[in-house]
Amino acid sequence: MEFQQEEAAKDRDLVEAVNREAGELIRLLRCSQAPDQVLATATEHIQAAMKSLAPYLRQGEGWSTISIASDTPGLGWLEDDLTRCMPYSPVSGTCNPVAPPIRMWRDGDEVRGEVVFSPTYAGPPNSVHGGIIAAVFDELLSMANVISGNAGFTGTLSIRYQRHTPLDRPIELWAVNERTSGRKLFCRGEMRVDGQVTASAEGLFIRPATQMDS
Ligand SMILES: CCCCC/C=C\C/C=C\C/C=C\C/C=C\CCCC(=O)SCCNC(=O)CCNC(=O)[C@H](O)C(C)(C)COP(=O)(O)OP(=O)(O)OC[C@H]1O[C@@H](n2cnc3c(N)ncnc32)[C@H](O)[C@@H]1OP(=O)(O)O
Repeated sequence: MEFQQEEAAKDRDLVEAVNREAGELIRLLRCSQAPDQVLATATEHIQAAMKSLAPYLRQGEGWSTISIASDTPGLGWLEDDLTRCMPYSPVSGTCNPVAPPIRMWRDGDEVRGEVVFSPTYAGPPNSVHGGIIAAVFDELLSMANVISGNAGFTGTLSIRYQRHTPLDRPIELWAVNERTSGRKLFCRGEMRVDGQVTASAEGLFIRPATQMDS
């Protein structure tokens, strides 16, 4: 059993490592202005990597769309690493190369975290795209629900963009589930840079009716 867990952790390390490299590849493609010959060679390398991965596409219902960890070995969620809850998420998944490098952890009843956005996620000059900010709040507030023992679909998410959220600097993340009323989960969150709030969010999440019935 212990051996199996070690193997699963080793596999996960490899999967996370290749996804980090792919994220870095995306950043380089986004940020570099390479000459034609370099682009042509890079395309060949990428095609070779695609060819070696293609035979290993996961089979089975749901695998192409799943983002939530269920019984995947070694992929449970941990209080000091809430991203384990959704390893394939496009927002926080360490097994999804489009996700920015977010860390989220439990601090009592609250979620705290940190992220540095590369220019891959740029919107206004030197700033994070507003839609990306909304996506991160969606995930962050969802995690506040998860640690409170609930999970729900995003019903309404409202963002107040107070100042530009900069690229390439540590952004502090914070969220809390403030109250629950029947199936409704009310959450709040903030992004801060050097202690100053750049954006805040309020979300209303709805627990699935079936979950209430069970
Ligand atoms: C993705 C996970 C979802 C959770 C699944 C559960 C467990 C999974 C375990 C772990 C998950 C961990 C983490 C998840 C992390 C991140 C995921 C990010 C979250 C998302 O990215 S998620 C995608 C975007 N999201 C949607 O894709 C929702 C589409 N939508 C629907 O699926 C339905 O629309 C639904 C279910 C929302 C409601 O449908 P329904 O039939 O159950 O609700 P119903 O009509 O009975 O209303 C009951 C009361 O809620 C009020 N109400 C209804 N809808 C409202 C709304 N939108 N805003 C404000 N209030 C609303 C009514 O006004 C009424 O209020 P009242 O009782 O006071 O009259």
